[in-house]
Amino acid sequence: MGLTLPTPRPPTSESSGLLAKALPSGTVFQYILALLVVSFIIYLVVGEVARYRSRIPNLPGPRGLPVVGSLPWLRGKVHAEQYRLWSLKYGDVFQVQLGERTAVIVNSAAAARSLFLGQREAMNSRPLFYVLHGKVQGGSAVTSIGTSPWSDSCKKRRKVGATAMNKVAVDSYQPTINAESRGFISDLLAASLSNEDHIVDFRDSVRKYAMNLVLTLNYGTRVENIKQLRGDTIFAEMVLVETEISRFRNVSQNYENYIPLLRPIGKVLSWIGVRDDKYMAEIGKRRVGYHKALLENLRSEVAAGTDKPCIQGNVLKDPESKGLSEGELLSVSLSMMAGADTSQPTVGWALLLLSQRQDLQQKAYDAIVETDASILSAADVSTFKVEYVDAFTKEVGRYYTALKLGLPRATHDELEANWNGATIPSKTLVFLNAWACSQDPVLFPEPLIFSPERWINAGSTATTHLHQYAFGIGGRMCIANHLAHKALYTAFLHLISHFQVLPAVNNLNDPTTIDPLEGLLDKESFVATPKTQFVRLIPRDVARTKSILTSDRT
Ligand code: HEM
Repeated sequence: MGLTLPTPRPPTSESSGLLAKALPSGTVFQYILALLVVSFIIYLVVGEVARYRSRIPNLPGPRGLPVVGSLPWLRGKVHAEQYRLWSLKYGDVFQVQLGERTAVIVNSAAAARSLFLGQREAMNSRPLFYVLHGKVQGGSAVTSIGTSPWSDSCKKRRKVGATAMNKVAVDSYQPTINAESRGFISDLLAASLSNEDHIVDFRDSVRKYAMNLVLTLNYGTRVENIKQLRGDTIFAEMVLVETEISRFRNVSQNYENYIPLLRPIGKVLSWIGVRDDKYMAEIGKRRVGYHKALLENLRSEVAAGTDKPCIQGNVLKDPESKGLSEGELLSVSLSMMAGADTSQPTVGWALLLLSQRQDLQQKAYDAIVETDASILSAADVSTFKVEYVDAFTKEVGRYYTALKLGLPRATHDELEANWNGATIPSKTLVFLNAWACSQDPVLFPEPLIFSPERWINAGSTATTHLHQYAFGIGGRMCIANHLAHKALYTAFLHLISHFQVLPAVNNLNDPTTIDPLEGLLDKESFVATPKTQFVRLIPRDVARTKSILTSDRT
């Protein structure tokens, strides 16, 4: 006789009663739900107490909501502009709660000077962020200078970078700057002549120019042609990785930086495959990967004696001289590439502005001719001093302020800062609102008017303080400000000498294209990239332009 299993019986009212007794207040699901609700309420209460306690006494600012703080009021807006508007209500320096993190925003030129120059040491650090430092870099100590808290190592790395890019050093790079600027003109000419309307998508040419300057200075290498920026090359990898890094560095979005509750949720989403958390770490590793490949390449060139003078080469040849570890050397390289990312939008904005403002373009062209007509056919232009173009370069920097909130700053690990009776504790997140400072009417009367003349005609008192806030201020100001200014100035001189810039057909009647706020590609991105990338470039004299392009690179 075979063994038979008892046939399962449907639950009777008697058995379900037993189950009900075992779970007196509902199903397991209800239990979990109740637990979650209670935990959430506890989280809200604890978080709200912490948020309340983290507010800085005597410093005004909006209170915001539990958990999210003032983030909902910033969503979809240009944060720097929203902060500028809030400063009209709360004062030059106020606090805001970004999720559960308190940030201090500095919104006027006078306040910026008082805090970043007057209390330089206390304001000298940089904050750590969950997404960039934690997820992308996986907690590694190797981070760029601009994202490093203040320390002896940071001081050392900053010194190496700053020395390599001080005024004297930048003067010695003029042959490179001129050659790369000619490369830029060459790319634009090819693009212009490639179609009968002379419409140019300037994005790749601008990117190549910005990248080549930092690649040459740091590694003694360069991108030869636009094709290398796409497809299967190390440079294409660089473009992709740096674009992603810039997205993860964006401290206006990436809400996990501010709302800890999102972190476990993100992990669960990643676990069930809705998003890919590993991607951030992978991008971090790929960034280190391409830098290592470039360094290896340079190492072989140094060994073969075929290297060109550059920052990393100097250290490789004399490792003791700079006292930098391999990680610190990598940090300097990461900083240089991040800098290239910032130069690009400024050139883009200038092209768009010139296209719609023929009056400015004519003034700049006339100024070049009046200064020295030989500039028009000179291969090297950076040493000519055309005051109007120099002022135009500064005004583009002010008017468009590429990093509207600078790079996030923090108070020193052990020092407090003071503002109007309020004590800003150590390790507090601080933003220099470079956009608001550049719009400060005390320093820049009629700030909404684009006026290069303000940099030329300013009275002596104003000139003393006329500062380019686009590069930040104080002990962590951009170390490449001379280089960036010289590179932009040279490119603009070449550009205006060789092309007439006109709007592309689709931008003809769209003034928002050149508006520093309305013309943004992404209002919440921390790098102010223009949404349009097309202009018409009519060569003034093709033969003359070709004649400067045949000069050899130095
Ligand atoms: C138009 C181009 C550029 C603009 C508008 C710009 C702007 C800035 C700003 C606003 C800061 C933060 C300053 C502060 O916190 O006060 C900064 C920092 C920095 N910039 Fe630039 N930058 C540009 C180009 C470059 C380039 C080409 C490089 C590298 C070759 C570079 C390297 C750095 C570094 C290393 C820092 C960090 C300094 C520190 O934290 O101590 N920048 N830049």
